[in-house]
Amino acid sequence: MATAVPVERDAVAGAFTGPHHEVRLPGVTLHRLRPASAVPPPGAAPAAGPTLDLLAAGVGPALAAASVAAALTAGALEGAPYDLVVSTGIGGGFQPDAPVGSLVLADEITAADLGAETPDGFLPVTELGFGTVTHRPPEALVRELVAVTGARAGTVLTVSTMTGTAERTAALRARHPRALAEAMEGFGVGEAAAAHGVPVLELRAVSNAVGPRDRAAWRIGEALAALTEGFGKLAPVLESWNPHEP
Ligand SMILES: O=C(O)c1cccc(C(=O)CC[C@H]2O[C@@H](n3cnc4c(=O)[nH]cnc43)[C@H](O)[C@@H]2O)c1
Repeated sequence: MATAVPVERDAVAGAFTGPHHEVRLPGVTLHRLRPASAVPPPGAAPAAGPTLDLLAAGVGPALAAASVAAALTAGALEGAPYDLVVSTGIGGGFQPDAPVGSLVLADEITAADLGAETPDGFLPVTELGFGTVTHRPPEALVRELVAVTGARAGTVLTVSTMTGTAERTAALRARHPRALAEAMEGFGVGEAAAAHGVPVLELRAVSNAVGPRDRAAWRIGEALAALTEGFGKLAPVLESWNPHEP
């Protein structure tokens, strides 16, 4: 699970009661957790079970992609490839659909500013003949997680520049009518996951409205608490998830 900054990583870690330790790798440090279901009772032999790694991967799509790719490569080389990557943290919510304090789970992770501006408007890189601008998390898993967390499902945009004006907000909404939230890492994390053939999720806790920048109005504590609570509900589903499901 990859957040941008350590305080977000610690909010996710707050949902897990088992022991954890640091794993230092070239370019990245993981916080490795054993979920509660895998922690043996005192005196019992260690149980086999899933391992969850948390990572403060950095702000922005490029650093997040580089950090997650380092972790994925290390796992693959150790013969312990990951089954799933989760991009998570706080994010901006498009109003009124994603209020502050709510959770948004991406059914599409879309790079909103990867392309070219033209006098006739924005062209995504796909229309220039390159790459992709969207990653799609596993549908059945998204449905199940929405049911247990109460998160709203929709598009989460990845931007390199945080939206800070009403004009930019309106332009994003016009181009992405299904967008519920924006953040700065999801698409980069999705690119790293796709390069390794690993599915990706993005879960955001809304700390602020997308719109004219008003940093004083951000409710970071509320969003981090929502993240901890959301992961408490999501963890058992992820632990029992079969990666071969659609
Ligand atoms: O100042 C703090 O205490 C603090 C604590 C936790 C996180 C932060 C961040 O600034 C995290 C940056 C991270 O948040 C995402 N984010 C949040 N709101 C938006 C938005 O409106 N548009 C785009 N991204 C947003 C983003 O993923 C950043 O990486 C500060």
